[in-house]
Amino acid sequence: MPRSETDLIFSNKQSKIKDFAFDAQVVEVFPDMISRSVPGYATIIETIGRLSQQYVTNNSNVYDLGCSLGAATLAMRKAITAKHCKIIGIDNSAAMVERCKMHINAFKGETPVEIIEDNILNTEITNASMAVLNFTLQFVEPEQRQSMLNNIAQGLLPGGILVLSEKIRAEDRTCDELLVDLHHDFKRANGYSELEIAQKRTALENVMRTDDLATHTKRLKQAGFRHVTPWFQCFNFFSLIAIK
Ligand SMILES: Nc1ncnc2c1ncn2[C@@H]1O[C@H](C[S@+](CC[C@H]([NH3+])C(=O)[O-])CC(=O)[O-])[C@@H](O)[C@H]1O
Ligand SMILES: O=C(O)C(=O)Cc1ccccc1
Repeated sequence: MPRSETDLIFSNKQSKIKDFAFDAQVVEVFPDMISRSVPGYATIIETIGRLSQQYVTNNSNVYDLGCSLGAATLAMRKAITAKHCKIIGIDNSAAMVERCKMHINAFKGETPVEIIEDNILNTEITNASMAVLNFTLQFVEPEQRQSMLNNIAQGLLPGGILVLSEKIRAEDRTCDELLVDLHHDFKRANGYSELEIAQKRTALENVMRTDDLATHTKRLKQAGFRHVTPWFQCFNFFSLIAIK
């Protein structure tokens, strides 16, 4: 991912904090924002690449749902060795999609990539050997999360894999507070001020509603995934693998 501007979006005191949106201002600073805010982001992207080498089969589709600037798509395109595959990246932010297409075109790769501006809830998933929801499901309305996962499961081939990364709420309140504090320490260590941390937290309150691990696991099983396991945790950030 190319270097981006420093994220200063929440650095000045705002009289009224608007709901967080993936607009042009966020796109400009997104790589910096996500790497300073999500513990383990680089490891997760790298592992998505490794899993694509292992799981993507010849003549199949690969979906990057909520692709933002295409970090997972690029990692998979670099790693896939299967032939005649296609990667489909989808995002409903026009600003993200425009910049994503520029990023993808800046690199060469064997596997064709199509970037589509759409709501992932409307996306038809077919003939898929791999799907990625890397910190995207948390922005989908909770009532729509089960049908989103059902749709992915029905579009995956037998043995196909879903990588689901999410910020998670710990069931135990004391533990949850501890994990949230540790995440805020991580943000502080990456140069965010108390004001930035507090204002972004407020901006995310209505748009990013987190579930606990048991809810995620139950939904994946309900959708028809036979094998489900978390493979990564740092503080309240998780990544799960689900195999059909
Ligand atoms: N219903 C929806 N339909 C389509 N896109 C959506 C929807 N809801 C949210 N998005 C999109 O999902 C992305 C979430 S960011 C993903 C990072 C990326 N996966 C990465 O690996 O770098 C996560 C984060 O910033 O914490 C944004 O680009 C939204 O526009
Ligand atoms: O920044 C945070 O506090 C987060 O929870 C992660 C995040 C990263 C990028 C956009 C939205 C949320």
